[in-house]
Amino acid sequence: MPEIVDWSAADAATRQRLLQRPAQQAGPEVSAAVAQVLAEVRTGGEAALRACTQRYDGVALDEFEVGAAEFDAALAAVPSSLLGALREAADRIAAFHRAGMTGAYALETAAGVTCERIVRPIPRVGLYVPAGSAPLPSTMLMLGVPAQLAGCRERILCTPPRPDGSADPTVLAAARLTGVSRAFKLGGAQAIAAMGFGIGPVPRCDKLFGPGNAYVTEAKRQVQQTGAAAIDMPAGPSEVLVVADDGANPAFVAADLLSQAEHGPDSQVLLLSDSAALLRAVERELDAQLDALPRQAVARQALSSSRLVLVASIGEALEISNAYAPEHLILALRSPRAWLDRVECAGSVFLGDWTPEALGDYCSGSNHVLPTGGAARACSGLSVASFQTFVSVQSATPGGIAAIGPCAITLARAEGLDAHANAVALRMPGAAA
Ligand SMILES: NC(=O)c1ccc[n+]([C@@H]2O[C@H](COP(=O)([O-])OP(=O)(O)OC[C@H]3O[C@@H](n4cnc5c(N)ncnc54)[C@H](O)[C@@H]3O)[C@@H](O)[C@H]2O)c1
Ligand SMILES: N[C@H](CO)Cc1c[nH]c[nH+]1
Ligand SMILES: [Zn+2]
Repeated sequence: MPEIVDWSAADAATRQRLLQRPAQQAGPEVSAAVAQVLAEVRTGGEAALRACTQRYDGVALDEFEVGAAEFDAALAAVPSSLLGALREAADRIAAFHRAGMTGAYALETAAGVTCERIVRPIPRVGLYVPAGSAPLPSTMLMLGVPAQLAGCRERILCTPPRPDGSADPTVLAAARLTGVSRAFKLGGAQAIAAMGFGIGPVPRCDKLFGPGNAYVTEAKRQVQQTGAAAIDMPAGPSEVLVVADDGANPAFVAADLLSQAEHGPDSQVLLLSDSAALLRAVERELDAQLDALPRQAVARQALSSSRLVLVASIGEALEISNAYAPEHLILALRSPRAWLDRVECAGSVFLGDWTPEALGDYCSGSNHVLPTGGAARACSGLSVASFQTFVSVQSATPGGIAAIGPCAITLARAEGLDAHANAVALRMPGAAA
């Protein structure tokens, strides 16, 4: 159980330690293990994918691709109430993401000179849906819906196989719902390598998307470094930071902390409050609620590296939160919207007592694939734009180049780039080359 720590009594080193993420501390061993998997798969091809799947997932697979029969069986196996919930969530996710689609625009920047932005879908995208400790069909929706709205031509799915060699049926149902092109039963770093480099039956993808454990996240980083594929963001083990005041409901706060703790032993949950009484009440609630959780062993492990912190004020809590840059930020405050302006860095914000993070995880409409590990300082969660490129287009008439050519020629000469100046001057009768 996390201890209550008084921020004002902590020295600088302790404060730094309080905000460290367990997943980051595991870095060097994970990096080395991932580098080994990527090298093995790049040289060994499909046979190496087989060996890694046997080693890390304990499954001997001949065929990685999910065939039509497995898709059909999956759809038949998923209860209609669950299919209905997937559809309902997908519709709301689509509505929110469609509203945020940024369009093309054009502007005449000088008489006879037009600049435009056109939008293009990324042709082939690789979508990773985690299934190590629990399959996450909701993640399939969070990836598949915006990829479909963006119009990506090929949408490739990788998800770890189950012990019997099949893929999770609900993940496949969500894949069907979002029009995934091809699906492969591959997990971990080997899946990322397969999509990034194009290994065996898996086509090489232009950009890789999706959350995952520390191995998946590190594999995405390493594949990106080779230049083989772009990635969405570091979306590793889940994090939630709750800022709660004295009026917050301790049972609600504890439930929110546990909902992220149950994701994995390396999840991180933080609670900041200016009320010692609230912190003590949440501690008691955590104890009471944990016993009823099927995944309590995982949650207990996550809680062991988590923190309950007493702060001097809610303002101080928000400063700490901005420094930490959480994936999820819950403001369990009496006037949560009034504090929103103070939020600088967070993947997704949940306002007030009636907005648990679990709603955003599944079906409020926002995306749950969000930056972790402090990446929210500079990265955003997934949107349709993540699956698109924005191409600038310009056109000038003879009058247009006559109007702005002198500016280009002056700047080109200042840079000592005479060929640039010539390319403009040649088109401008009367201008000295
Ligand atoms: N940030 C986000 O947006 C977001 C969203 C959803 C889930 N998540 C996180 O995704 C993670 C999912 O993790 P998971 O483990 O359940 O599923 P996963 O699919 O990410 O990882 C499972 C794979 O990890 C590989 N693996 C396991 N142990 C290994 C080892 N010792 N060496 C090499 N490879 C190994 C295996 O190949 C396995 O297939 C959780 O941490 C969850 O919090 C994050
Ligand atoms: N909380 C996770 C994002 O960090 C997303 C998720 C999927 N299923 C349940 N939760
Ligand atoms: Zn969750």
